[in-house]
Amino acid sequence: MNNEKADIAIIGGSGIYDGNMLDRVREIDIDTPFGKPSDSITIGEHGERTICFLPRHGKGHRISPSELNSRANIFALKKLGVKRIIAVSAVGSLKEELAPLDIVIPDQIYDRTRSRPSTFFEDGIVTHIGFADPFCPEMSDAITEIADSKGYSVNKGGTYVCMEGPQFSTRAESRVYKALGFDIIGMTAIPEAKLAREAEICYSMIATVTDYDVWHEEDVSIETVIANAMKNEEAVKAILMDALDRISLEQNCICKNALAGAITTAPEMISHETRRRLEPLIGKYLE
Ligand SMILES: CSC[C@H]1O[C@H](OP(=O)(O)O)[C@H](O)[C@@H]1O
Ligand SMILES: Nc1ncnc2[nH]cnc12
Repeated sequence: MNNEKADIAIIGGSGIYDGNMLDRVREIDIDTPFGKPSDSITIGEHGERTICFLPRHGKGHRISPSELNSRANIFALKKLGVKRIIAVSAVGSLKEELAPLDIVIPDQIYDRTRSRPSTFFEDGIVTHIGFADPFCPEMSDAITEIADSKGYSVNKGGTYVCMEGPQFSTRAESRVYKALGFDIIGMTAIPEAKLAREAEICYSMIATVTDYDVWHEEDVSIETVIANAMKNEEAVKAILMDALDRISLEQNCICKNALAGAITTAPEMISHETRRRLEPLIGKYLE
């Protein structure tokens, strides 16, 4: 058991596996009712704030998108008291004008995943949260402004289509996603964003374009994706450094009370065991 707490979490995606931008770092292992997170969590300081870092696929990129235990990842961050998550993701582009090395701060998600556990609430408790705007609007605006002021090529808003993977899309799929008007494609925003909302944690994404998806003729190569994700690491870290300083720790957004009125199960039907298991999520609603 540890008593560590953190204000903001960074979830690192492909090509971003360590929290070396933080000071006085320590590593902690956290257990959750949903199992273990992708890796140990790095906690460190950034000015006055305590920040934690979790590599989504584990150090050494060991966990495939379909195998990610996102429930454990998000629950562990909730246990640490995290209010805000900045997720970093490598994405393919579905638009000519979104070129490799551009940055997108998406505002919508289209879910094409197939079978990923995507709620904390089951086995005797049901909730239905609103998810119309899956990213925290307040935090996404702040991050966009920071990226823009630093002179990076950043796109405000955009729809991230989340495919199952791990194979990349066929050309037919890619052309359909493009025709439907989606902007970028990746494999990990779902269920991460859904679970963060259920946990009432603000969730925004810095998506770095690593390639044109296959509608553009050339095949997607993993070498290019990783090489471009690493080329963008400096830009991502520069944006993160400012964001970690400037993002308000006060949640004034839809995320803060996402569960209010969403717990559908009659309170007297929710077992003590469920209340105990999910206490960090529902404790404040079931006193
Ligand atoms: C390494 S290529 C495909 C892989 O990259 C993206 O991961 P992440 O979102 O964690 O940066 C994409 O979603 C796939 O999981
Ligand atoms: N083209 C692509 N499709 C799915 N996920 C990706 N991550 C990076 N590039 C991608």
